[in-house]
Amino acid sequence: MAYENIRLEQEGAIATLFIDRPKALNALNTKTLQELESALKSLPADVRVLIVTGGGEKAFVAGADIAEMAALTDAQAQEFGALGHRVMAALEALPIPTIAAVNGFALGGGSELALACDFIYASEKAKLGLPEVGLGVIPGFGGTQRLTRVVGRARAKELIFTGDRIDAAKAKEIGMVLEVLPADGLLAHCRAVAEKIVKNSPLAISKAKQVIEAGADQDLRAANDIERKAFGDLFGSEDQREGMKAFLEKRPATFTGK
Ligand SMILES: C/C=C/C(=O)SCCNC(=O)CCNC(=O)[C@H](O)C(C)(C)COP(=O)(O)OP(=O)(O)OC[C@H]1O[C@@H](n2cnc3c(N)ncnc32)[C@H](O)[C@@H]1OP(=O)(O)O
Repeated sequence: MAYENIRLEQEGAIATLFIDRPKALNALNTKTLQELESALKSLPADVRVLIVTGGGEKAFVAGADIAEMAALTDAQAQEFGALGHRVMAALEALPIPTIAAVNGFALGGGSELALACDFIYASEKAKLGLPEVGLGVIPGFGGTQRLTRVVGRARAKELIFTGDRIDAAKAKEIGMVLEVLPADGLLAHCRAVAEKIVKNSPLAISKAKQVIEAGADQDLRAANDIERKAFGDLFGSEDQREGMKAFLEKRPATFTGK
């Protein structure tokens, strides 16, 4: 399907989703969010890792579209926020790993989009932050919650209350970003990680993601119960039989995801 503000490129089992509206530094307006929602719902079934990045040289995503938001009534803002939340939740709920490749400004909704991915790699040029309070609002696409779960309450409050823009090294120091890469090596690094992932069992990866997410909001005992059941459930799958047989036969496994 052809989109105006996003672009999906697929190479084998790895797809890269570009937010591609460089004239507005990839800001998320309603149209872009709707296109994202549609693309996430209709990802080709053979995609096994999704990389999310920004088109153009300067930005990952410079936030929700301020020009559009400026005129919203409170009812319209509720709808806009709900659309943003649906997109972030759809991204988070994908059964495949998602990697944010933060190639430039990731502010407000841009940081929120990155935080909805499984993990974030950033280029040396990246600037991250949640500057919404400087616009008289708060993060509205899940940032108050997802950032807090990643960096802890005090750091999240510091970033959100000050609206500070932090560089990639600082974002790594506080645990928001996993690695900082030279700008021209960012996508190659993400693809190399994705290549490693696609060698493993898609079924097991999807289950691991589901268990990590489901357990995150539970106490340890309940979370471990979720893991125990999921571990057992994988036995008897083609991937489990193939993975263990291949090990015993000293050959690489060929997984089908079944
Ligand atoms: C629920 C979520 C809420 C939110 O996300 S609230 C928004 C949070 N984000 C921000 O507050 C960041 C806003 N943008 C900026 O502060 C600056 O941009 C940058 C620091 C990222 C870059 O500055 P520079 O290099 O000087 O570029 P430039 O001329 O400001 O931007 C180029 C064009 O991009 C448009 N643009 C940038 N960010 C947004 C945005 N978030 N919403 C709408 N448009 C945006 C500008 O206006 C301009 O456009 P033109 O060339 O027509 O003047």
